[in-house]
Amino acid sequence: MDEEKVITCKSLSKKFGDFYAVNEITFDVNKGEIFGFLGANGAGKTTAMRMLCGLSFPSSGEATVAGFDVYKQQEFIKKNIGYMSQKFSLYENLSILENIEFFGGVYGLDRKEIKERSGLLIQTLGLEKEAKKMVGELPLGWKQKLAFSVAIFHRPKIVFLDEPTGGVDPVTRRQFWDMIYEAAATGITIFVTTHYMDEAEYCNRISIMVDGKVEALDSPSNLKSKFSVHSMDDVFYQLARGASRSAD
Ligand SMILES: Nc1ncnc2c1ncn2[C@@H]1O[C@H](COP(=O)(O)OP(=O)(O)OP(=O)(O)O)[C@@H](O)[C@H]1O
Repeated sequence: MDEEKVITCKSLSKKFGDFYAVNEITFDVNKGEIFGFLGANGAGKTTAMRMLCGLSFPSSGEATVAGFDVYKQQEFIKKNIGYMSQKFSLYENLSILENIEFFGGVYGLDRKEIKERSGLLIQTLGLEKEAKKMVGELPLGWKQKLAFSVAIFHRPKIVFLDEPTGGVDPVTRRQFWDMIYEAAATGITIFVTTHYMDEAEYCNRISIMVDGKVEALDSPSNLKSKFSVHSMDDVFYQLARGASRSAD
């Protein structure tokens, strides 16, 4: 039986003037999969992700997210996904509980659902004593965990994570990845960009973008054997060293 595809993407492109930021990318993502979206700075990851999140229109090609069309059904896409960027959207001057309640409301949950789920979430995170603390007082790692929890609070089909673990130590990153695994086990699909190659190893499959194109797509172990190397670092280096784009 075919696996359920929650993202389909065929020859998807985005042009700015004559410049192809994303150049005919094609891939599918399966339900419950942890899909790593890698690429050097400027490769086109954010541009591609914005199209898939229903935040910008493609120039050409086709894509569906959670079964909805990226040209015609952007509003449905937004309702069925969660999104966490590096500058996550938590309010620093609201308490942990207030942030959870606020985002529950934004995502259209009713008061009863919000109350039940926020209590459960605070318990799961072990933040009972801190619930009334301002988010601004939390260490970065905790903010990231909270931002992720908020992004999946409405139980979306897919969550998009744009470099979610920047700036924290390896232990905290590992704990964050435990949360990712738990979410994936409940059937939420994870679409994650990262520059950390240890994190790439945690993904079920990885795509690597170079200069707007997807140059490799497979499981970490298959990629390592295809490139005859022992680490994802080496796979990434072999592909990205020829890139002509760099950070802006
Ligand atoms: N609005 C825009 N107008 C013109 N060019 C753009 C625009 N947005 C992005 N670009 C260009 O498209 C290319 C891809 O950018 P993008 O931000 O998608 O890369 P990225 O892979 O997310 O990089 P990073 O890892 O640095 O975030 C870059 O060369 C960038 O300068």
